[in-house]
Amino acid sequence: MFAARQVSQSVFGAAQRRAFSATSNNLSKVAVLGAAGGIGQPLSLLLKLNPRVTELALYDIKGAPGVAADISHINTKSTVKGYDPTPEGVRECLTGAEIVLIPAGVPRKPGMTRDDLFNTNASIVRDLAKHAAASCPDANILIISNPVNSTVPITAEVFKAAGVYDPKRLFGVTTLDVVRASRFISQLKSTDPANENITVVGGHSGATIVPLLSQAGYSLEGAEKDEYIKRVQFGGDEVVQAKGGAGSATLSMAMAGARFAESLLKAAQGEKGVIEPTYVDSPLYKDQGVTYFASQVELGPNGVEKIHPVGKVTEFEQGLLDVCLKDLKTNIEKGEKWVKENPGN
Ligand SMILES: NC(=O)c1ccc[n+]([C@@H]2O[C@H](COP(=O)([O-])OP(=O)(O)OC[C@H]3O[C@@H](n4cnc5c(N)ncnc54)[C@H](O)[C@@H]3O)[C@@H](O)[C@H]2O)c1
Ligand SMILES: O=C(O)C[C@H](O)C(=O)O
Repeated sequence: MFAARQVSQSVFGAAQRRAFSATSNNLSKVAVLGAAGGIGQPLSLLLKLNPRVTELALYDIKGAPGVAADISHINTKSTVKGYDPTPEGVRECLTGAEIVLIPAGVPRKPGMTRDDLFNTNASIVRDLAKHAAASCPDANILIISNPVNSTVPITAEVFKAAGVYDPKRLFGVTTLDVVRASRFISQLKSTDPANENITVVGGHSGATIVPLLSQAGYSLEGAEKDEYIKRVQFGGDEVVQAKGGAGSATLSMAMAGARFAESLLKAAQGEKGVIEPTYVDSPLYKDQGVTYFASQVELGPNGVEKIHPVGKVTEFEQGLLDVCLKDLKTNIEKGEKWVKENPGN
């Protein structure tokens, strides 16, 4: 059998473990809301293997105590607890959390867009955001539930209404787009994907996902370029189709979510120069009415440290960005309008 120490040693390298032991006094409670789902379970597993996490708190409307009991047998130091689906349960789960990951909600089926999930997921995210605003207003909130372009503004409005909004602490998780863009170029160029880090900006759906290949020194042409862009923008659909109605990306998303949480923990524990692309309250295109935008973001002890500008792009990439901004504005306004009209209880 593969011992947990071996797993954590292979997932987390020697340098990382050394860095961690230098900061091992840090206590980091990480909460997962939607922990019994397709993403929630492998994400919780990866967080249990992360030596930076000291307490793992799992919540779901069903099954969280079972997932917690299972994961808690893994021989890493962190404690794990699954909470009952009650107001007290979610409150206890969130109290003291430094990071809250939210993959709660329904996934797509073939033929659906992420926006088709809005009617169901908007209220799930709104209600969980209310709990977070009340129980852990200073936590970093990581939104995975789709449509991310709209669920992040919904969360922001809930925190604003509660008087606890800190734009530095709210993140739409777009890491999977970067993971895909990097993997797909490595397949075309026969390079090691571990050495690829393609910047992806914009948002997290179709045309709002804009990979900036030129910034990595790549220039694709013709059909190869079109196919690459389409694959990055519609990589999620590839998985939805392949799963044939059984959901969307879960395992790759768990890896991406765990990577983003790890980056935040590293930054919180004093590591400098930690940069991840993420969808945040951003000044970059506010003059065009686009108030949230994903670009490279430097993370620090207080969440967002510095939002990097998009940088130099080709004329072709600028064309993609123009389409992205138009769609994003619509997605953001939809979320903000809905939550104003549906403030919940
Ligand atoms: N950001 C991204 O890159 C990305 C990638 C993949 C999937 N997603 C999105 O993540 C979401 C979850 O996907 P999944 O495959 O894990 O779905 P899933 O149906 O397998 O799991 C969702 C879980 O959320 C739980 N849940 C529902 N309502 C809840 C509530 N009010 N409180 C707590 N838990 C609740 C369900 O019980 C379930 O266990 C979907 O919206 C999907 O579109 C986002
Ligand atoms: O495609 C989806 O619906 C899930 C997710 O957003 C993804 O990019 O895989």
